[in-house]
Amino acid sequence: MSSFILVGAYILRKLADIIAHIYSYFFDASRFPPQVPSLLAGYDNGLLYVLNPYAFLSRCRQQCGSIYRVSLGSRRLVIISSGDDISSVFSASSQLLPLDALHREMYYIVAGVKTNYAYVHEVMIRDLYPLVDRCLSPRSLGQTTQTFGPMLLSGIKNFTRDHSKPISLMQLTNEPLYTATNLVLFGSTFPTDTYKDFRTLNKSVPYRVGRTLLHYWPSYAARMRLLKSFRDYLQRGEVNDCGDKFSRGFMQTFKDNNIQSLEGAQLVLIFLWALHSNMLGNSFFSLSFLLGDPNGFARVRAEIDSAVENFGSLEALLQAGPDELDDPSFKLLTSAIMETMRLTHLHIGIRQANCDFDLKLKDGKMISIKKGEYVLGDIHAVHMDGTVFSDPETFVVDRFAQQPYRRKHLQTDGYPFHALGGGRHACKGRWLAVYEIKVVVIILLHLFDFNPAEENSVGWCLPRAHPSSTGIIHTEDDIFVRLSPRQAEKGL
Ligand code: HEM
Repeated sequence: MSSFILVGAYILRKLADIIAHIYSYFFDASRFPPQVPSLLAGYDNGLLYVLNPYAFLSRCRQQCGSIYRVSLGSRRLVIISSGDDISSVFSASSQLLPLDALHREMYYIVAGVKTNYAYVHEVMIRDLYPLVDRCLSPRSLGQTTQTFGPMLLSGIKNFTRDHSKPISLMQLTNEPLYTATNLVLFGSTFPTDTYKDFRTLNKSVPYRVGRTLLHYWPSYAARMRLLKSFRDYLQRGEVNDCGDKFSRGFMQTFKDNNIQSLEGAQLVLIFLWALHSNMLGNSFFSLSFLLGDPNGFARVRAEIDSAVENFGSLEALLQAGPDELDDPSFKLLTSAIMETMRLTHLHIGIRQANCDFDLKLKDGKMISIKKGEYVLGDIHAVHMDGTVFSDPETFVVDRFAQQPYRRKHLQTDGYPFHALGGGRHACKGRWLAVYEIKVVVIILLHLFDFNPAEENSVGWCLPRAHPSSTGIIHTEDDIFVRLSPRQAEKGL
């Protein structure tokens, strides 16, 4: 079946290339933005996009330049792939270019939200977004994450007790992070046994976006179990650690809106997905890239060891909050995390025009956007621009460590870097994400030496990107490692 699809896709691709070639003779280069040719009223492009969005967009860009129109099935899109112009999309008014189409799609794909979308979305935007703004801003993040470091350390220690067996790097970098984050944000009554189901559901997202049935049943069953756990959590209605503003506010939102049933559980699941999907991916890839770059690994570890020494112990460092870790002494580590985001983030959320209007670009040029058209920022294209990022395909550990360090600023400021969005819809969890991934890498690099699980292996194989990845690179590959406690930590 899959070889039939691949042959079909190959033939379609060749046909699209031939048509594009013919089309270029009749192509009006003065028309702006140019239109990607299509053989079958956009359905050929739609199929090629679903099979490998990132290769398809790259071919279109070579053909048409950095801004172009393309039909994917019945959907008409304007694709923008230059840094300055993507910023214009970010700052466009939500009345003109709302994110609703994306939200509706993701709510359905992740949590099965159908008829009750408007209500669930309203609670999310009206009550939960402001809560995130209040509790995860640089000013209050320290209070929200007070117990995160020690909790994560204890989760990692539990997970790594048996050094005789190979360990999945995916699970090592994800499960303790997932669990500690949930406990810190939602309180100790939040179910702690949901990681495997969350992972199964998250793995199915690229297939669900492409409307492929692969992984459908296991992920459907996983979603049902997750919804049941979250419904039970809401029904218990108690947050034990009531000192925590976030968990109290979260539970209060459900009480105020009197939602405890399926809608409440769906809301928790969507929120959890927004919180974890990118962060877990980044945590796994940060470690993978570092393992693939022994020199970078050694330099980041030296930075961490020196910081641990300054704090007196790892435990003392983990008691410190995000403010203390937002410091030039972690410059290289922060750069490694941002570099991982640069390499693994594909494109930003799609927006759909509410009416006809002219989108003004940075150079003063206008694009006339028609009602119903979608606008998509191809951030991967920007992040792979060799005129801005030298050797763009390579993980360069200190790429963002060269400029002076500014606290409470992303180290990527000044670069065309869009992995965390921007403008009106900049990622609300960005400070939490950067802080927590830092803590994961600090603990793992300080405590362990990593060896490939295969004894005769000569090096590390980087995980391959799944061709249907959307948003962030997905991978089906894992890396298996043997951990050994470092000399100073033999007591582990
Ligand atoms: C590495 C981790 C993360 C990455 C790369 C990331 C990326 C993004 C991006 C690109 C957007 C903008 C989407 C758009 O404009 O279309 C966004 C929005 C958002 N992110 Fe994140 N995110 C991460 C972690 C988190 C975490 C930990 C949270 C915690 C709750 C979070 C909550 C949100 C929310 C609520 C929005 C919507 C903002 C709005 O529409 O006003 N994200 N994120």
